[in-house]
Amino acid sequence: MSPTRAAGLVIFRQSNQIIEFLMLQTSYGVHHWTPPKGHVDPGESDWVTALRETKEEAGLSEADLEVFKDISKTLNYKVNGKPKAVVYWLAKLKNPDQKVTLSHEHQDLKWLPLQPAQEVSGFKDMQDLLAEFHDMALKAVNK
Ligand SMILES: Nc1ncnc2c1ncn2[C@@H]1O[C@H](COP(=O)(O)OP(=O)(O)OP(=O)(O)OP(=O)(O)OC[C@H]2O[C@@H](n3cnc4c(N)ncnc43)[C@H](O)[C@@H]2O)[C@@H](O)[C@H]1O
Repeated sequence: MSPTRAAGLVIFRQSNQIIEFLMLQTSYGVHHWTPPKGHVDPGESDWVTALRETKEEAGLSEADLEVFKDISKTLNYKVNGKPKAVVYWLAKLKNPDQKVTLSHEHQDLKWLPLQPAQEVSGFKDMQDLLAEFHDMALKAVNK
C-alpha cells in the first residue's frame, strides 16, 4: 500500500538567543500538536505542498522564511492502519515578531523551545526530528 503523503515546514525563530519552534494544535480529533503541514494534493510536489500548507495554516509565505531546502526529514507512521509519510523541511522565520494567523483547522499556536515542543508533540519520531533540527538551527544561526 503506497503511503498517504503530507508535507510541511518545521519553523523556528530566534528569541533571546533561544530557538523556538512553531507548533499548532488541531481544532479537530484529539487536538494534537504538529508543525504546519498537510496532505499532498494530486499532481502537487511535496515542496509546493509544504509552502501551501504553511500559508494556509500559519499565514506565512516563502518570503517570510529562510527555508533550508537541504535540511529535510520524513516521518513514517500509520493513521487508521494506513501508512503515512510526512516530509518536513527546516525553516527560519525572518522577523521573529511576525504574527502567525491560524486557519479553522487549528485552535491554538505556541512558540516553544526544544523540550516543551517535544512534550506537546508527544510522538517519539517527531521528538527526534525536533532534536536534530534544533542542532541544525543552532548551527545556522551561529554561522
Ligand atoms: N479526527 C478528525 N476529525 C475531524 N476532521 C479531521 C480529523 N482528522 C483529520 N481531519 C480533517 O483533515 C484535515 C487535515 O488535512 P490536512 O491539513 O491536509 O492534513 P494533515 O495535517 O496531514 O492531517 P491530520 O491532522 O489528520 O494529520 P496528522 O498526521 O497530524 O494526524 C493524523 C493522526 O496521526 C497522529 N499522529 C500525528 N503525528 C504522528 C506521529 N509523528 N507519529 C504517529 N502518529 C502521529 C495524530 O495524533 C492523528 O491521530 C482537517 O481539515 C480536518 O478537516
